[in-house]
Amino acid sequence: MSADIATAVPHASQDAASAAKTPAGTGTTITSGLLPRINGPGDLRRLPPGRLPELAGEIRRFLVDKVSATGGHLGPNLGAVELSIALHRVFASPRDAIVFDTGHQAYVHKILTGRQGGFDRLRQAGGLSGYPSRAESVHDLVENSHASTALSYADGLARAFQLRGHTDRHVVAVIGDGALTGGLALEAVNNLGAAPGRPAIIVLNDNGRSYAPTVGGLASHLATLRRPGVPSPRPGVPNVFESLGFSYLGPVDGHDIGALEGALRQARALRRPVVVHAVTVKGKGYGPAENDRADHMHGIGVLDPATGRPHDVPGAAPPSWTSLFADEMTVIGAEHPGVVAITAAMPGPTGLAEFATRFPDRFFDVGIAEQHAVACAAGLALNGMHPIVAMYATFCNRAFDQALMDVALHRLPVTFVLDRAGITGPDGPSHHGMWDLVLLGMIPGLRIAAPRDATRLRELLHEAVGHDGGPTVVRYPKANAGPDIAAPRRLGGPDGVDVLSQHGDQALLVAVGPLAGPCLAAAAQLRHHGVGVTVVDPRWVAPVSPVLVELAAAHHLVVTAEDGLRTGGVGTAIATACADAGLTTPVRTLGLPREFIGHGERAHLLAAAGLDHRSITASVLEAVRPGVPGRTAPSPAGEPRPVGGWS
Ligand SMILES: Cc1ncc(C[n+]2csc(CCOP(=O)(O)OP(=O)(O)O)c2C)c(N)n1
Ligand SMILES: CC(=O)[C@@H](O)[C@H](O)COP(=O)(O)O
Ligand SMILES: [Mg+2]
Repeated sequence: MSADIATAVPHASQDAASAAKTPAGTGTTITSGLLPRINGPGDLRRLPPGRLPELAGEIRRFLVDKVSATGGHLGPNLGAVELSIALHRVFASPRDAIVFDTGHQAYVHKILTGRQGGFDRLRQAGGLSGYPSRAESVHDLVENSHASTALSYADGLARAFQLRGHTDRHVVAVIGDGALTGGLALEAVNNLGAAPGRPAIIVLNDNGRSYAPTVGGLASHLATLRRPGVPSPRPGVPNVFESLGFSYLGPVDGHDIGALEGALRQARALRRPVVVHAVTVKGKGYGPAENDRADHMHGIGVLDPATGRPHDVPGAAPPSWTSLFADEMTVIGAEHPGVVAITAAMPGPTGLAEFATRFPDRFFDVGIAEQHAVACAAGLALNGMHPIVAMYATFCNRAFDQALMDVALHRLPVTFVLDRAGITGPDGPSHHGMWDLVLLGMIPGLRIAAPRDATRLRELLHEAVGHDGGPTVVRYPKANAGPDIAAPRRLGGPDGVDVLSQHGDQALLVAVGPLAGPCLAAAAQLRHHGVGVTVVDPRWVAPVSPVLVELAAAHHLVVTAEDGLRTGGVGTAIATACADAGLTTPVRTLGLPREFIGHGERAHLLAAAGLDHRSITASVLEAVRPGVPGRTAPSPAGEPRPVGGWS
């Protein structure tokens, strides 16, 4: 195993020998060709240039073979093959710092830094992360997969190199054209360009797309620059990068290793802020990806590499929450002419593509710019529209201040639809949407709904769109919606609390969203233990419904279950409301730990957090009869008491 890692970037605790450690896996080793000889960047640098196209071909075959078997970001990595090879031939990672923006395009970087064996368990629990991971390698720096941060890291890394006198070490940030539309990236550009004495190298991986073609004035400008031999929009007129203090090298063919190496060596020698504009093709070299009109196979599930299509699975899959939202948005669009829809460069993944087709004048893609999306929504709402901002829950984190101070402070009717809320699974810690219930739950005047099934999703979307007294949120996970769960009763009026089952007063089980299913299953198990519980679904989980406090008063215990942080979310709010009402009913909150949860299967991660029905049963039993799990005993109150007027 070659270990040419001279001086690890300070954070690494590993030695070089473990630098290329790959998680234990059943990785099949590559036994022929050049790839088996590449165990680190040093091996790559010893390859004769004439063999590099051959290596690139092997890497492409490796990517298609492995990622089609596990799922992952195939298109972005096929587009970054030559770029990654050139980067590791010109710069000496980890002595030089190479940062990947978003990190979804870092598979080739991992292949070249000794982790080929981990790809059989890519994005699986205990397996290789789909993003850079400092636990995997000293070559990995940034694990956060939220876009548009790499240039800020580069600025910080460069300042630290300067302060520590490491003027012979380089900082290279690889950023996509999509990520460059993020406000944070532009804040960093403003700083990097103003520091001629603090060189950082921006490698712009420009394939013209995020998922869909990248939008905005910057995208148009880049399209002009991409034309061969056109380094500026008009002869003699500096391009945006030169105007902001950078040297500009490009456009460079992002699939010509020699040209890339030449430009990177030139950039390295300049010793000043410089942008290397590499023009690439997302999905390069694999027909099904290059020809994928939707998103060039940006992210794929398991598929047949020969056809690029998913394997035939008998029977129709139940609808995903995303597809249910997509369908209802076309209904809402037709019924509510004041409704407009906003996406941050993810029309397809958030389910807005059909709405965009049907109502093109009322659909806005603002680029990977969630903060702008929300503040723009505030502007739209100020002027009489009802915006629906659809994004992944985790990406809403960065727009918190806009939700708080631009939307809620003005009590504006903006609806946030948060997909991937709760545990997502294979994308790991920076993608689990586990923060929204706490973050948004603290916003005055903002209402949060969590549908338990398709019918409630449709109901709650319409209720949200019909609410014009302030912001609303509808949140659901990365999953297929289960079968409808009927409610025998609804307490507290049309937007009240659904009573799903009622078999006693020993515990009130409050289910948030799709956890209604596991909670009902737990209630059935608890009845076998002689424990009678009531299961309710608040539907609107924030602010706390007074009906929940009344129900709590009629039970010996309250247990809440949410696919979000266990503390500070819905359960905590219910406990506070009960205490404020002078109740002494104990409240036990079930939810996710205040930790960064790794990648894995959603169901497994939920179970590990105690949110599957078995764990919920055990939690209730433990709370009802501490220390004696599972024993059947009469209810402490004898027969279930008839409770306040609704038994
Ligand atoms: C803040 C944030 N918003 C949205 C996403 C989802 N996302 C992941 S990759 C991607 C597109 C990135 O486009 P680009 O930077 O051009 O990279 P490419 O995939 O084209 O190589 C998006 C929108 C994200 N990771 N972070
Ligand atoms: C890198 C990124 O942020 C997205 O591509 C994300 O991985 C998509 O997640 P889903 O696969 O859940 O749509
Ligand atoms: Mg792109």
